[in-house]
Amino acid sequence: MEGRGLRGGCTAQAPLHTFEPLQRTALNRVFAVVYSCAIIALLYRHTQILLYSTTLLSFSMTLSLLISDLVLAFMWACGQAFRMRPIRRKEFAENLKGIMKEEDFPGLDVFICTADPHKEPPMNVVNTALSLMAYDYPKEKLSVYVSDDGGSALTLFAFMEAAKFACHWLPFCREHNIMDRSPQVYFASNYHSWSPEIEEIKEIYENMKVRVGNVVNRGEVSEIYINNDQEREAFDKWRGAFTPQDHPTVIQVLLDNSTDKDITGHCLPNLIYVSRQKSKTSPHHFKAGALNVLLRVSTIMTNAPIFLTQDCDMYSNDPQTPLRVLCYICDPAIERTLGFVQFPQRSRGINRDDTYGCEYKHLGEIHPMGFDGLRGPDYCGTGTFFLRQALFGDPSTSVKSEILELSPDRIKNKPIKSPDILALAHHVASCNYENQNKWGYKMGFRYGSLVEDFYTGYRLQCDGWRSIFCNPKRAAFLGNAPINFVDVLSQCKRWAIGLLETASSKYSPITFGTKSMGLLMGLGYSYYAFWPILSIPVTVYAFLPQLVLVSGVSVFPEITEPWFLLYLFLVLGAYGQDFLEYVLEGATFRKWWNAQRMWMIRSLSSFSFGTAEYFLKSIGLSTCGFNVTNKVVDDEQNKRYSQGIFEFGVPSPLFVPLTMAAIINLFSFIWGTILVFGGSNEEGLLLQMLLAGCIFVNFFPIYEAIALRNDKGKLPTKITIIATLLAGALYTATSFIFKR
Ligand SMILES: O=c1ccn([C@@H]2O[C@H](COP(=O)(O)OP(=O)(O)O[C@H]3O[C@H](CO)[C@@H](O)[C@H](O)[C@H]3O)[C@@H](O)[C@H]2O)c(=O)[nH]1
Ligand SMILES: [Mn+2]
Repeated sequence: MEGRGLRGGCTAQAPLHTFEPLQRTALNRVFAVVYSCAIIALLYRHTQILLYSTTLLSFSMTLSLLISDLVLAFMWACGQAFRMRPIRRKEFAENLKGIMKEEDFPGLDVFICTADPHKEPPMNVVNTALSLMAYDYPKEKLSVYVSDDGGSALTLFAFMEAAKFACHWLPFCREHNIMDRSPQVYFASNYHSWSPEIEEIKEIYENMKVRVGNVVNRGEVSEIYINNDQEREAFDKWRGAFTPQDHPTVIQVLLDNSTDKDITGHCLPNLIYVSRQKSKTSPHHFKAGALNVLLRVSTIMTNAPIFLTQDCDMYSNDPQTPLRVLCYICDPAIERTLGFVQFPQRSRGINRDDTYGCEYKHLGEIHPMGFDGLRGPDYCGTGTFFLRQALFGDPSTSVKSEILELSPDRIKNKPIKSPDILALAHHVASCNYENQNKWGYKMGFRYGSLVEDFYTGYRLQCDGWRSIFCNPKRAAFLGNAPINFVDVLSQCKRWAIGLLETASSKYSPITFGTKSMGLLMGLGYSYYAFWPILSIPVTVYAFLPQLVLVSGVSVFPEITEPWFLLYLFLVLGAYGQDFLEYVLEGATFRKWWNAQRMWMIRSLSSFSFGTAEYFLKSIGLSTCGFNVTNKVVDDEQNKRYSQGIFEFGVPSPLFVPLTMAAIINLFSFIWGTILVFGGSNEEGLLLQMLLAGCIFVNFFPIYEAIALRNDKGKLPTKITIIATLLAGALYTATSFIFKR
């Protein structure tokens, strides 16, 4: 891409984009050296103790700590990849006109995935689609494809309504040049002044909402909502043995840009509904499978050189976004190896302090900037503009598809509604089409991991494609973060399984990745692939020192030993650096605090369960699916969330380790305080007591949920009982072992 010295694209007078290295880079590097020495010293200490341990008991305790610290050290080393060359980019879309005219803009296909009309309300999906259809982009070059894995007539109905509403909405957005092009967001905001025109369009929108709402509530499209034979024919496909898991392909062209016009006579973008064939006997590969179907169908129908993948909840927050992308893609100076441009996944509706750490500052912003200075960020599933070519082979050799029409180079020459195009589109959307061919393995979105986004981006980069992180001030897209605790933990558990699938595949980042992309990129990807093994050290540190504390056994150095300072440096250094990175990227102390708490919670709960499920799956004892994240919660839950109160409510096993840790740390903290300050001269226990104290402070919401709350979101008594029994059993076992 840019040469080492050259910091901007295109001509120097009117650059399309520039970048600058982050200022903290030099400090990061120095700190990395110092911190490495400290880690080596710690490992040396563990090894010494291990070698001189006299009993099996102290040997196994030291071994647990050594393994834990090795895992932490490994993760720390991997994480340094992001700190070695972070950069920040800027685009100048206004300079685009200097190099190209609007007529020369490349075509843009937009893919929106939805999978469940109950967890992902059709009206929200429609809003996402409308916001993208209203992009400031030549409409004759824009096509929006909706993939409905829920195979739901309700979603199709909502989109038929959306197609009609688009005739009003798109010209309205253009004439008033509004920024919020999701109607739901626009009408909910009170920035715009009142006018009869706004009232009128609002009424059309509300009518549509009522109609869709009625249909969704009834659960079927009844006769009165069907306007003509064409629509009837479409809904007839749902008759008979049609189920979400077993049904033929449905492709419905709802808007065709060669014929359909809006109310002002301007062209409308294509809008195409696709529900791929499903059969209980063929694997459908979840979202990756859905994206591959859209990739093929769109190659047949419109074949735009660029496509955008979007989750159904991520609406556009800035109509100029595609122009930013063109700044990179159309820059003649940019290397031919550019595969995709990634925007961060931002969420709205997160409460003030981000109780569940769902902003994922590191994952979504800090780390991608780090990757960007190397070979580019990973793919995060949504907000990503791909060059179609990138999914058809590596930069130097393209993979030939089974049929001639499936080539990114083919010139599109037939209308999308022509019978042979539609027949071909149905053919490539069928289950059998993929059987035993290259899709998902050599081309398209890659199969084999529940985090298809991470895995696909990783494989593309291994193949030699580069990527770019585009992070404008005004978020390009906004979506929902889960705001229910159990949803947050389950989502993370699914990620953990998918990440371990990547880590253990023959394409593991630590081996294959480092070989194909160099050490730093390999380490960066390993950081995530191995993320779930954080469950090992966090579990050990949440239980072991606390359990043995009660028997007066010390595992950390005494306050008078120099090693004590080493521990202090390691802990404060890691937390301090993490904190600084957070605030430098604009977060508050409270947000950071919640994020570090969630780090602990995720590791203890989601990652442990995810790791366990992954192993059960690898020995064939269970299967793991893609449980779609819930995007609706009831008002009461919403209210508690906005007050920052943790939502338990359901008796999920995911809460058990957390509750156990809460009980044990509280008990040991009290016990430790008595031992340390009770005059029994137990300074060796001070660090253990402090550790229990820190976890106690962190877990305050859990104590509240156990004992101090009465609302529906409190911790179910069943979980408290199970956790208490298990904690009791652990204490009994420990005191039995350490009987002196
Ligand atoms: O069989 C499926 C399952 C899911 N989806 C769609 O995939 C998207 C993401 O699903 P969601 O339940 O929201 O998962 P999250 O964990 O919130 O998503 C994150 O993690 C996923 C990988 O696990 C990525 O695909 C997403 O882009 C990323 O936002 C949604 O639009 C779904 O409709 C499908 O199309 N088919
Ligand atoms: Mn999501």
